[in-house]
Amino acid sequence: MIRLGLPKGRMYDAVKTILAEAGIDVKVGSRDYRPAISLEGFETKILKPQNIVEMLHAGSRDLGFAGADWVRELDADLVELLDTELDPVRVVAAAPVDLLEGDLLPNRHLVVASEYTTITKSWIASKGLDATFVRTYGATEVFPPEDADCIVDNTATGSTLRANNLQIVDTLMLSSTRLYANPRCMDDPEKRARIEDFVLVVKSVLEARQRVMLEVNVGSSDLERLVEILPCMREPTISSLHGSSGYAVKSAVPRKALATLIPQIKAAGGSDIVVTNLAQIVP
Ligand SMILES: Nc1ncnc2c1ncn2[C@@H]1O[C@H](COP(=O)(O)OP(=O)(O)OP(=O)(O)O)[C@@H](O)[C@H]1O
Ligand SMILES: O=P(O)(O)OC[C@H]1O[C@H](OP(=O)(O)OP(=O)(O)O)[C@H](O)[C@@H]1O
Repeated sequence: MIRLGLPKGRMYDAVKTILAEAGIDVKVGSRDYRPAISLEGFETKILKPQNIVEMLHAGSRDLGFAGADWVRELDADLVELLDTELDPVRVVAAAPVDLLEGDLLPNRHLVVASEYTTITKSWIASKGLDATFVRTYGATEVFPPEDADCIVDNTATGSTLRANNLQIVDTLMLSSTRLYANPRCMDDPEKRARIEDFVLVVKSVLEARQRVMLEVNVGSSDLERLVEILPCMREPTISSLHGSSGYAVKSAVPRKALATLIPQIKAAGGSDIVVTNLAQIVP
């Protein structure tokens, strides 16, 4: 049995959607933290991501989704299997604009508040700051200026920092939702094989989100010119149109390239362009 940890809180919906797109159904009642998962040999529990990290480290869970920030914070010895790149945040140090001398913290004793004890203490040491650490339990941005001089917290859009008149003075790390395993279960060949299969299907969904299927018709004389500009996974598929009137060219192209690619395809003689979403890609 693979013991999978699903993250309770803000990461949950995105993880559940990835699993659903991979054909893995997670059925959960409103206060039920032990959902049924439609994957043979897997059992799941919904836990705060911070606890998933601890349980993977302790070995009572095999596999789980969590933020990279808490893996660093809890100094957990885990195997990172994949980065979903979802919920991207920066862990930053920030201080009230009025406190700063230029863009720098003043050279005096500082009180630094954060939920991240290890990360913050190691930042204080690496910068050689004369500082006292205060542990927070959320709402960290409200501490300055009365209850702290500086904070270390995560930021996504930056709106909480702005609303509290805080300016970033340093970036300590980047974090996102990632899939981790406890290293011991990767030494068990049976568990490892199941986990690798799980990673393969989750990756196939993430890969498919990055690409779209592009189909385009082109006359014989423009075929080579078109193929030259068309990105693809290996080579584009080329089929003859009925009556030898040209070719249909098909390729899985990066979604990001579409906006520049479509005008280029038109300029290269392509027409009847059809773009469709993909569900899964397994290389
Ligand atoms: N604004 C945000 N956008 C995206 N991810 C975030 C954001 N804030 C925190 N995270 C990430 O979410 C993870 C923590 O998830 P959790 O659900 O516990 O969030 P939380 O908002 O801190 O929870 P709570 O509301 O219980 O305090 C961390 O890895 C963190 O980096
Ligand atoms: O850069 P932003 O988009 O504003 O997001 C960052 C904020 O979001 C999270 O707070 P949350 O709402 O979870 O409250 P908390 O601080 O009490 O955990 C995080 O701790 C930051 O405060």
